[in-house]
Amino acid sequence: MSDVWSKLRINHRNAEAAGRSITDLFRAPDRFDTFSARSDGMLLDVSKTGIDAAALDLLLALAQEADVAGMRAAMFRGDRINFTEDRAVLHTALRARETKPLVVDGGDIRPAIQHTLDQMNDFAREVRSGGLKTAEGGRFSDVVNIGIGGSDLGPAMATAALAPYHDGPRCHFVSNVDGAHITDVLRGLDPATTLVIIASKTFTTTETMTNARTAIHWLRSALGNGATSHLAAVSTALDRTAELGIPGARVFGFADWVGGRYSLWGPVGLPIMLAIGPERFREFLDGGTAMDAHFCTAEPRENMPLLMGLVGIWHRDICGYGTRAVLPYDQRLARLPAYLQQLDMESNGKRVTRSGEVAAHGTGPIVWGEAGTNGQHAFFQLLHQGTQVVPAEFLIAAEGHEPELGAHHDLLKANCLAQSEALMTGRSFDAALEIARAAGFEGDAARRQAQHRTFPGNRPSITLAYPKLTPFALGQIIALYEHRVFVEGIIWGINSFDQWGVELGKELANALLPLVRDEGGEAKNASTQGLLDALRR
Ligand SMILES: O=P(O)(O)OC[C@H]1O[C@H](O)[C@H](O)[C@@H](O)[C@@H]1O
Repeated sequence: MSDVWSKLRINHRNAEAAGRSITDLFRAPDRFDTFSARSDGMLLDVSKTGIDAAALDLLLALAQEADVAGMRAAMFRGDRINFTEDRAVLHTALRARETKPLVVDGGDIRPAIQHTLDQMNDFAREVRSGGLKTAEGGRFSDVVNIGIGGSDLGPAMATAALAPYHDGPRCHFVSNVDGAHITDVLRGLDPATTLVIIASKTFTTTETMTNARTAIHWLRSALGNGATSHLAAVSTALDRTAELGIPGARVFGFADWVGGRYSLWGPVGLPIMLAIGPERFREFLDGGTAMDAHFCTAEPRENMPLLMGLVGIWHRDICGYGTRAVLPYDQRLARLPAYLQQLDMESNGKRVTRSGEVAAHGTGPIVWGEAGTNGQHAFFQLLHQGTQVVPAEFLIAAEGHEPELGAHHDLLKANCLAQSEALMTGRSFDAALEIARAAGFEGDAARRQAQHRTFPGNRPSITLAYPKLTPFALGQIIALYEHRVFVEGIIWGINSFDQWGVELGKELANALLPLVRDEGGEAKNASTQGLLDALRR
């Protein structure tokens, strides 16, 4: 642990010992200006945290010590920073307009990216215009995307987020191997007008292959050989897509330098493009690119992904908070917490550092959340008065898409601002006592009531404010979170781009399948055996 880490700990300890609260930090008249950053109409406010000027200097020094800037350059130029898989990390190239050659393995990757994007654009235009016919010569009304993890969460979240821009076929998503999922999605859909996209980076994922076979059977039962014209695939494993009988012209490829959870910018984003059209999809990519440019060029103190990452480090390692809540005050971002759970926890839920040692500090926190205002009526009680502090991350648009509804968006904004303020300022015992007395309680009864009505406050939050949830803004938001995860991963010294931790469970599931099917064998422990017995049909 470097000197900077110890200085940060001392800073935090001293502030605690002095009883200094977040509210106290607002005595500095420039608190908000110094602790907020802007990029292309978007504002990130980190002023409602316990980070003071000295702590910010130290956190910036930490970023420098970890060479965040150097690693950032290495990522963008295609170095193999995913060192356990010996791969470059270039999802940023999928969204770039740049044409200057970007060389990976001796070849410029730009032409292939453009080719695939053109192929997607053509396909989407044809499907949306009705030029691409169904087996019966009609128009596709619905699209079912079959994928899981990175091949599901990104496109599902983004498609829902951009509902006001939908002017293409309806998009549905099937991910779970639980047959209930595909059954419930296909029920009500007509195979004669449904396009099925099978999305899997590896094309080996059990859930997706199982659901794909079920969907193909559903199409074939209705359309016979015509089913083929209702299928498309997205993958890096083009040979495997052929095995499943998907025509080559309907296969959209990408390369292994795109991580699954970073893949919605390319062909995995096809459902988004089908829903909103190629032009809007380009705006989405441009939002991501704008955030890339900001990340690469903005001064450290003005750099949103950097600041957000440093806030994350502060909360996780210096304050010791184990989780963070993502609270989009934007119903259409209701799937953002689930999407970020993969982006963040699969990227930074690691315990071994680049040097092969077990990390001496905390790494990725637990990410969870729910759209506001719904969360307020569920778990906000714990955020305000529970025994653990949960840093909160609010997202809010200046403008909704439904101005004709009057009060709704103003209420949404007022609630969002009220929550971050309530978390920070709390309510003192004396104020609570007054309220209890006004409610008719006296003496000890009033004091007892006041205990329960006191809010400790001093609970940190950050707020991301954007003009409106447009395709461009969504692109900015996602890229911001991607780079935040990157910044944290670099400072923690871990590899944010592999996911070995998901392997063991998959292996054991394969080993347990014969036991579940009663084909012989014995469980490795009495608990699993007991459960197998109980689950025997
Ligand atoms: O796209 P696929 O190859 O089917 O992978 C789908 C998902 O499966 C794995 O379990 C990985 O942990 C995820 O990172 C990935 O997104």
